[in-house]
Amino acid sequence: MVKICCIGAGYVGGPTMAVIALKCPSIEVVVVDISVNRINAWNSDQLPIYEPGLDDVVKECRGRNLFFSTDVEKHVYEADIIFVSVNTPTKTRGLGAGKAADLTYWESAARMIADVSKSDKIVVEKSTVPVRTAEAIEKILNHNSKGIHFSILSNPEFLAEGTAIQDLLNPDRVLIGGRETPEGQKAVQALKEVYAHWVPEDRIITSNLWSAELAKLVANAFLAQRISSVNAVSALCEATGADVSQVAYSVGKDSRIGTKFLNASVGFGGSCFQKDILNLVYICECNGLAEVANYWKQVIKINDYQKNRFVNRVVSSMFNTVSQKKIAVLGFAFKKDTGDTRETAAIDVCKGLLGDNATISIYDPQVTEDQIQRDLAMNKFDWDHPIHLQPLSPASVKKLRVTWDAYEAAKEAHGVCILTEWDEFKQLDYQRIYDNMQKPAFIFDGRNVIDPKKLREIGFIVYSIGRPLDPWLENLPAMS
Ligand SMILES: NC(=O)C1=CN([C@@H]2O[C@H](COP(=O)(O)OP(=O)(O)OC[C@H]3O[C@@H](n4cnc5c(N)ncnc54)[C@H](O)[C@@H]3O)[C@@H](O)[C@H]2O)C=CC1
Ligand SMILES: O=C(O)[C@H]1O[C@H](OP(=O)(O)OP(=O)(O)OC[C@H]2O[C@@H](n3ccc(=O)[nH]c3=O)[C@H](O)[C@@H]2O)[C@H](O)[C@@H](O)[C@@H]1O
Repeated sequence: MVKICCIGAGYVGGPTMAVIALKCPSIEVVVVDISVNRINAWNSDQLPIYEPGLDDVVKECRGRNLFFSTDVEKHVYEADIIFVSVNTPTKTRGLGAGKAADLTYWESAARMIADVSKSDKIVVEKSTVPVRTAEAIEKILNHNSKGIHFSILSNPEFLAEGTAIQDLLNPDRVLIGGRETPEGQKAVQALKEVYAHWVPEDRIITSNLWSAELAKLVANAFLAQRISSVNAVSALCEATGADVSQVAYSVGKDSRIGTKFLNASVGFGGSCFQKDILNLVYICECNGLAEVANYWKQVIKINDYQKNRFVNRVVSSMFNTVSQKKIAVLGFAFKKDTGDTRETAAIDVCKGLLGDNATISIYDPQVTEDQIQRDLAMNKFDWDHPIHLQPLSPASVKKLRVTWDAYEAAKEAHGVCILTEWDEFKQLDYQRIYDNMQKPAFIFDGRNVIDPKKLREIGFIVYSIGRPLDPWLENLPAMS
């Protein structure tokens, strides 16, 4: 029986391995992690991440050919194929701080693999890493190998949160990069055979190692660039009376452009877009490509601009101050159908409002109060480390309440901000919300989920990203 071990039981390691176990009953899959709490949760009824469909897959395979364990060394020792899916955060200090990827966790995993291995192994980069990381990993493994042969493959993951199980069951493509040597190609073939259990052959792409590593960074940069492009256009729409939804629809109908990823928003979030673009920028700079680096940097700049612009819209329309005012925040996760808050635009928006002395009341169907408190108290980039290495007891933010109901959050509020596109926000009784708010009642839709016309009829002053402005807002500056 082929044995797979995955180091890192996170948003990628957990779901990807669960799907491999589901589709390959003849393979034993063990997911290991240094976080005892995470492994305990994977072995319980309350999985550590919320992902539609994941519970069913785990229930079917756990204890059959899918296992979760903290005994990292034992399972690495026994495995034929080792996936490494550990954190690759942005460096916060030293060379490349604020841009380069921090490969501490990757390096320590590689050294441990070399230490405990007694047989030849295939080591697969699942984490997103800088191009040519495989070269460094090869050096660490082979200089400590005691005569064992390690084949390194790059097999980046393209799943999106909230649709992870669907993406894994029916991927647009699986990418496998390997050395162009007989051993390298043998390893590529072995991994291809795993995916071939359910992925059609024409969707399994193979390439050289560096192309696979770089393709992952570039795919995320392209996706984020589309969002920044449409968000840049949203500012122009507000200035000219055009409607960004109509512009994006018309533009996206061109089959060369396509309709996806053209929703204007308060800004993209998630653990990877910013991190991976910063990483790409750093790699360009290291290769002397300043113009190319600046080009990609602009995608992040527009994203920051969009978040600032939103906060400024809120403050300027409410008589230029939100001090002592109650603002309800609906949605804190970085997108719907996930409880993940990493790099969510809500963090920057809430910090901006708190900075202007607002009192905020937050409702999100999947995010806990503890998580929100941690997020608002944590420094940039600190979140992307194993949970037990993050700051443990951040000071709680005093002007913040978390509720378990949107109506409760909005009660007696001066304004409501919609920051995540949860479906339930489309169904709310906005008349009831309006009746219980202070007047004038404002609503700021950072996701374009509500119908501005209907809400204006109720009596709200409405701001909807990239859409024609309410007369109230027309002459107020979005940027100071
Ligand atoms: N979250 C996402 O949707 C996607 C993430 N990725 C990439 O996948 C990688 C992992 O991301 P996530 O799963 O989101 O991170 P995560 O933080 O959810 O999981 C990483 C896990 O690795 C564990 N870990 C760290 N060092 C370890 C070690 N030496 N031994 C054992 N366990 C260790 C941590 O405790 C943590 O549970 C990153 O490189 C990310 O860029 C790629 C595609 C999608
Ligand atoms: O490397 C990764 O981590 C993953 O990053 C993204 O996946 P994810 O961040 O989970 O979610 P997306 O659906 O891409 O959304 C990212 C952010 O962009 C925002 N977004 C997305 C689409 C859009 O049109 N407008 C928009 O503002 C979302 O609300 C969210 O905040 C990519 O879509 C995945 O292919 C990739 O594997």
